Amino acid sequence: MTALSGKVQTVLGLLDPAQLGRTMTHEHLTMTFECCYVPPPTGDDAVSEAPFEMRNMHWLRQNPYSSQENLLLCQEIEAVRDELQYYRQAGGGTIVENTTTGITRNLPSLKQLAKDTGVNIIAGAGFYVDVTHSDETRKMTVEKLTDIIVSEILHGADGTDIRCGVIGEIGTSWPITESEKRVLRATAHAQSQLGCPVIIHPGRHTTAPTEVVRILQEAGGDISKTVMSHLDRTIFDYGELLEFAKLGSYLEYDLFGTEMLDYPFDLEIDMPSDSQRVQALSFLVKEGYEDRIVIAHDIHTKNRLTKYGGHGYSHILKNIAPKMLTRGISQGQVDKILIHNPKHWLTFK
Ligand SMILES: CCC(=O)NCCS(=O)(=O)O
Repeated sequence: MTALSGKVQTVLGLLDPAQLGRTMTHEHLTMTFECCYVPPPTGDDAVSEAPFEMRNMHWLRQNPYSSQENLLLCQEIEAVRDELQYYRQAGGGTIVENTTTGITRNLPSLKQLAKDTGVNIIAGAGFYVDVTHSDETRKMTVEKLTDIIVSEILHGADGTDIRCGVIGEIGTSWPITESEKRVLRATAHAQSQLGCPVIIHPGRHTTAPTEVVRILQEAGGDISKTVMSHLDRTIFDYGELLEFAKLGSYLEYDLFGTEMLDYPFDLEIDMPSDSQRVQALSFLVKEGYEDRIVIAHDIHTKNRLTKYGGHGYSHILKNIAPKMLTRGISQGQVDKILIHNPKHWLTFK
């Protein structure tokens, strides 16, 4: 038991879990993603550097990581504020903001957005993938990393007194690097001290989520309070999905709104459509996992904002939840996925 037990921690302070409402468990409101720039396809240099115009928007949807400007979501605070107001009107209550060290977390901006819009915002502690680890981070022991993560939750992060309410997204690559393994062990140690929620970004390989769970478990982590993100681009075979689900983590489909032909981080992967994501949710519900599913959009580039013709943070509430009802998922099950499961995950033990 700690002073946080039974509560959720937002950037504005502690909250009764019953006040969360509909929750997107994996979004970014301000961040940079330059670490993951991908050179444009041959012949597309000009469009990749062109200003944002309506005629370039389809190209950006297909090549979101090949425009340097598109990777600077941090420049869109005003647009994000408008989006959050719309999210509230659409019935949204809470957003878990997964930006960790390495992709430019901005806690004062998150606090201001929460004050301005009334949306509960929960910030993430810890470190993103290895390519963003500083030399200093790479040299840290598990004990030092644990102290940092615990402090970000108990005292505040980035030199502020603004406290994180979840560990993650903790970044892992494939194969998982030594530095990432130390961060995972520190995550498990911090979680066992604090009883807090954890969220993981797995590498792009079907066995990556299982390997992360193994490392967390060995270090004393609580898998039942851990979300495995990005399953929509990681595990495609339903048999493998069920094997992973048996390990007991929350199962997150969080790329709703992302539809692209060539997934540049792994051209072997066919990014599913939103309809295929809903089919996967329907399958998991039928298999009895309605208490373990959470969903989100993971907005991390500018083109996905409504300002630029994108789907915005309300796409799930406006379009996906109604679609779920037409595919064998009941209103009660939708409410579990959007309200009850996030609430249980986010509440400190
Ligand atoms: C920082 C946002 C993030 O990591 N999103 C995941 C993108 S992908 O690995 O699923 O392509």
